[in-house]
Order: sequence, then C-alpha cells, then structure tokens
Amino acid sequence: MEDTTVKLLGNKGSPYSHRAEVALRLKDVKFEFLHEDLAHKSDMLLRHNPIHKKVPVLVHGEKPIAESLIVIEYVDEAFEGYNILPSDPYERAMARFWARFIDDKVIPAFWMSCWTDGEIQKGFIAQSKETLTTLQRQLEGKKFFGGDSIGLVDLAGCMIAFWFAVLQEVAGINLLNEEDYPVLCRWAEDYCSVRAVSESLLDKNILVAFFASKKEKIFATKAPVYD
Ligand SMILES: N[C@@H](CCC(=O)N[C@@H](CS)C(=O)NCC(=O)O)C(=O)O
Repeated sequence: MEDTTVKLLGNKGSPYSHRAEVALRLKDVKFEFLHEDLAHKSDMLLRHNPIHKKVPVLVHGEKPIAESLIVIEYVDEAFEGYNILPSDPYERAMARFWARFIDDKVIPAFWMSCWTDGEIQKGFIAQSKETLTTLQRQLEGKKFFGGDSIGLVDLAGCMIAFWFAVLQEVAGINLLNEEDYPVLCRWAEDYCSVRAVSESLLDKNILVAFFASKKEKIFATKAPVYD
C-alpha cells in the first residue's frame, strides 16, 4: 500500500518552518511535526535536503519537498480543501511575485537594519522603509494579502507579522511601528489571530530570549546562529 503519511521536519523558531506548518493546518492535513535541532541536524534532514540542509522539509510518503514557498504550493496542490493560492492565473502570478518580493527584498533589508550600525545601518533602514511602504500599499482595501482570508503572500509575510517585532526589540530599533505602518500592523494582528497561525506560533518571549542570547554573534556574522 502506498505510504501517504505526512511529516514536517521543522523548528518552531523558524518563520520558514511556520509557513509550511500553517499551510498544512489550513488544509486540515494530519501531519507529524519532527523537531529539528539546527545545531545538530538529524540524518533524516540531511538525507532529505542535502542541497540546503535547512528546514522546512515536508515528507509526503517517501517524497521530500524543501524550500518553504515550494512546500506551500505543493501542499495547496496535493490536498483538497482551503485554497492557499488564487485560482486565476494572473492572481497566482501576482501572489508569487509578492511572496518573492518579501524573501528577496523585505526580509534582507530588515534583517541587516537590525544587525548593522552607523551609516551602513542608515542605508539598510532606508531600504527597509521603502520595501515596507511598497508592501503596505498591496494591502490597501483588503483584510489580508489574500483578500478576506490568508493566502500565499500572508504566509510568506509571517516573519513580518511576528518575528520582526522580536528582532527589532532585541536589536533596539523601531522600524515596524503603528505610526508609520498602521495597515501592516493591523494586518500582523489579524494574521496572528487566525487559528491555524496562533496554534503554530511560539511564545514571543521565548524568541526574544533566544535572539537576545545570540545577539553579539549575529551582529558579528550577520547570519542566523543556531548553536
Ligand atoms: N529559503 C529557505 C530558507 C529556510 C531557512 O533559512 N531555514 C533555516 C531556519 S530559519 C535553517 O534551517 N537553517 C539551518 C542552516 O542554515 O544551517 C526556505 O524558504 O525554506
């Protein structure tokens, strides 16, 4: 008989892992969450994602799927129920465009704004403000990027909705705030209160403590630190 079990190799502290987990919860897929300690990766992770060695990896039966945005699309296509991507081809293309914009532009500029200082930081803060303003414009007149319910771009933006507040608190900056980004902040609250999302999130204080304990190392390397 064909193996149809679903396993998610993930880590609750990872926004990329969160994307995959919420996708499965939205679809009501029964899955086993296999926690990965990223300082000591399991053989299963290394075997299933030998190229990037990162979470998330979805394992459907014997088949591994890596890279969070690809996992979301796979989950949307492989399982019935909730539609994460729009059915209209143009709308799908636009959702993919904005999800990529978040990964390629919004996250890197914000991350570097947190872990640099002086003139270099000023440059990243300017970039970050521009990307957040551009993204906020996409939300005008809508509850979620996906419309009335969350979709691909909302999942892609989970780091903005939850992790950015943690990072800026630890870094001591105040980039994403109510005054400058009222629409994004309202969206962040709405996103975090969707059940599939809140069930997947760690307590914010745990994340603050985690990043605070790694602050100097991250500042020095500009990269996430897992050990
Ligand atoms: N582009 C990847 C990024 C995934 C990623 O960066 N995962 C991190 C956790 S937040 C990871 O597993 N890092 C382990 C490592 O870099 O060694 C995706 O979208 O899935």
